[in-house]
Amino acid sequence: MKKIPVTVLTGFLGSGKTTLLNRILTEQHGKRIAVIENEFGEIGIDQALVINADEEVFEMNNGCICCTVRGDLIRILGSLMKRRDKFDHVLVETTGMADPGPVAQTFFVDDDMRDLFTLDGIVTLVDAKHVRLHIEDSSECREQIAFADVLVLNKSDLVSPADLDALERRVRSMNAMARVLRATDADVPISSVLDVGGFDLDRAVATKPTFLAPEYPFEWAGTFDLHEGVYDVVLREGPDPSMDVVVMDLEAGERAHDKAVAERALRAWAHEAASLRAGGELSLRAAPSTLVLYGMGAKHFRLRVPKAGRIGLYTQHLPSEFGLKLLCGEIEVAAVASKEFAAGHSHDEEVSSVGIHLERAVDGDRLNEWLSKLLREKGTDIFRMKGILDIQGSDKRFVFQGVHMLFDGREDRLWGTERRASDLVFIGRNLDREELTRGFERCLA
Ligand SMILES: Nc1nc2c(ncn2[C@@H]2O[C@H](COP(=O)(O)OP(=O)(O)OP(=O)(O)O)[C@@H](O)[C@H]2O)c(=O)[nH]1
Repeated sequence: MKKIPVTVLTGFLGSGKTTLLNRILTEQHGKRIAVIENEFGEIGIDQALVINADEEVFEMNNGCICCTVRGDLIRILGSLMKRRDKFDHVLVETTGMADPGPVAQTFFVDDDMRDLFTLDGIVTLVDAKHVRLHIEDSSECREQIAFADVLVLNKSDLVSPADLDALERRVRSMNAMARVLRATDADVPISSVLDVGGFDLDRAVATKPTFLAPEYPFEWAGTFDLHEGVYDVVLREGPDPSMDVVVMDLEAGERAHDKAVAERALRAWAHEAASLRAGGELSLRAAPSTLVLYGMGAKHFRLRVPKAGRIGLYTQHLPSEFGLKLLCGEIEVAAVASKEFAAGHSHDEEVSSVGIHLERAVDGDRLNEWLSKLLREKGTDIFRMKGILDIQGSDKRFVFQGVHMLFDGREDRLWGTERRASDLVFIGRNLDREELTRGFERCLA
């Protein structure tokens, strides 16, 4: 069967990915496109901003954007394959905060994915006006540019031609191979971004030698040979007050850290975690358990092994950080094999999101005043704002968008039977949730 081409759309927060996506979805190009959205922010707003595409948009889990992205993506692509006859191209819009590496990696590292899909290209939107604010201090922003097959210098209406030329020289120095296009409102020919003819893996590996080193959401995998019976998993609060683990059955001869087995664990990790308090029973299942470790002292969890055999234990952090032990009665059971997986990336801990959901209408004037003041004072730290608002006195949804100091809003479709509410998401540095919530609440009508 012919492999399905996948286009990955990346670009820093607010660079114009959704604008391009909407253009692609509304233009007549004869392709049926399945869209996967990976958004950063606590309230899913992006999906609501994608037009005419209710049925085709799949949303990935929120949360950690780099560690879990591959597992989530495999899960969604797997379910898409059940509707194989409904589409002929897949578009993945990554969050503006994401390094596109792990997304691209999915189509090379995982055997099933490699057989079914082919990465057609990485298209990176560059916000010509704001990119200079991020290029130095965001490695994600630089990697998005470095891995691109097509670079779209968007928002060219907001900068002078000389600035645009300088930007083009800058991005070319970071990526000499990509095709560079200039655009306003992402108005590039669709043929220049879809079916571009193949992501260049050799170049990606040359740019980043660890490109194909799989990233996992767990830092450690241990293999244990166990008898039938009940074991005791003991650990205490480490650097985090909880830790996710997956315990899986293995076949004889398999080791938890073998690539094919670790990929199985990665898929298990993409399922919803069940929270488990001390004293609870850990089961062998293809989903993570969140061990709750708040408070002083060691916490015990039971592990029931129904049949003698081999198991794999995967831990989100290193067991040594949590004093983790597996006990059979009083005796500690040693792993027959184990491996640490170093995270190939670091997290930009400083950037976070605050989502506010109010089931009330807001006063347009008061909102405008508050946001203007907020941006005057905090505009460099607030990278992105998005909202869908219920404005008093209007029957239509009001869509609000902000990128740094620039913001605009417009009326959207009628609310109709949809439940009216006001949702606002901020993404940025040093965000004060309480203050933002109080400010928003003061705008209620
Ligand atoms: N002036 C100007 N505004 C643009 C252009 N392209 C997009 N915008 C606006 O910039 C804002 C952000 O655009 P989006 O397409 O939502 O950006 P995005 O990359 O999807 O944003 P995130 O998903 O939050 O990272 C919106 O208000 C757009 O209307 C452009 O070329 N010129």
